[in-house]
Amino acid sequence: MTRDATKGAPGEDAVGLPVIDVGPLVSGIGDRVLVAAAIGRACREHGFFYVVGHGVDAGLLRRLEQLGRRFFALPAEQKEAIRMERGGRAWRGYFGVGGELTSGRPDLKEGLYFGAELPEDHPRVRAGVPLHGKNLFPSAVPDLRGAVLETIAAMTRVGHAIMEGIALSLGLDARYFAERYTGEPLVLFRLFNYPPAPPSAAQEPSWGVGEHTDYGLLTLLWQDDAGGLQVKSGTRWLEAPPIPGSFVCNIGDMLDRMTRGRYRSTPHRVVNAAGRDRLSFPFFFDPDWDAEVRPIEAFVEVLDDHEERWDQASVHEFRGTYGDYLLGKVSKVFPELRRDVLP
Ligand SMILES: O=C(O)CCC(=O)C(=O)O
Ligand SMILES: [Fe+2]
Repeated sequence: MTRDATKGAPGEDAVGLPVIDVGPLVSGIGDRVLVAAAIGRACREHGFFYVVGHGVDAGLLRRLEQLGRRFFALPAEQKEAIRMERGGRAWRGYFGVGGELTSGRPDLKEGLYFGAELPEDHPRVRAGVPLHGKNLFPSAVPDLRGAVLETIAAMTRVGHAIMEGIALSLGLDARYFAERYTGEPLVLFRLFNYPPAPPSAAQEPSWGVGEHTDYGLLTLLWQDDAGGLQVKSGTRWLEAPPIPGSFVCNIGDMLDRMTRGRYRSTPHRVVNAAGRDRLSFPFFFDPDWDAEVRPIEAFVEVLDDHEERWDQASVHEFRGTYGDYLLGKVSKVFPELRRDVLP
């Protein structure tokens, strides 16, 4: 069922993040209770694990990698033709290196943002709900559209399946999250390209992404073979090296909130020390925009860690919908978009 990805950060003991075969959750064949127990253990111990047996076609991911590389290799003006400012409230499109400030400082990465492809006459688009709308696709790489939309659909299925495992691992009905929060999940998908980090004279490396936690329920991340993702487990930073055919899965702030701190959203960061570009594709599986995310009834005591958190913010104190929570975060990481995105 599980094996260890044994590789600690340099100079540390080899400490493994578990590798979990989620096949039984995805296909319905096999023992999903055992898988759920492995997921539960991983969530309690690390908040991070690798996922295999996810059923997302390897050929599709290879194609997406090639198309992604082709996009990022385009001349700047062709990438800028679909820059994020053009995506308006839908919050889609391209931003260049330094355009996103994940932990208050510019990240050493460029990215292309996607989400569910919604037509102009969709009620939420007509109502001007932020983060809902059409994607911006590059005309110079026409096949990217199909590959991205196919990947979003496939990863959405995996997201639902893992959330069933998480529900079972918490002693809840498998449909607990689907019935309350993810009937219509908010899904966001990004292609990132990290240029090589310059050798740093100072002690602080040039972060591809600074330390942060993710905002929603689950993140599934495809990464190429460059490495550089680091995960905080307790007080230690562990490497999460690439494992071919896997996604890295981590839990976000909303699951932390629902479990009152039992499943922590684990801080992570990226430094690309490979000396060449690093490509990664994170997929965010989040609650419906209008959902008010509440603690699970069975958990009474709050295990609050906000004083140790990277942003000193408490995920437990927030009041409002997931959309409100997300907008608060987005406006910090893309300050120049605030005017377009905030209602
Ligand atoms: O690119 C990566 O490996 C991680 C990206 C990430 O943490 C994020 O986008 O939230
Ligand atoms: Fe992240």
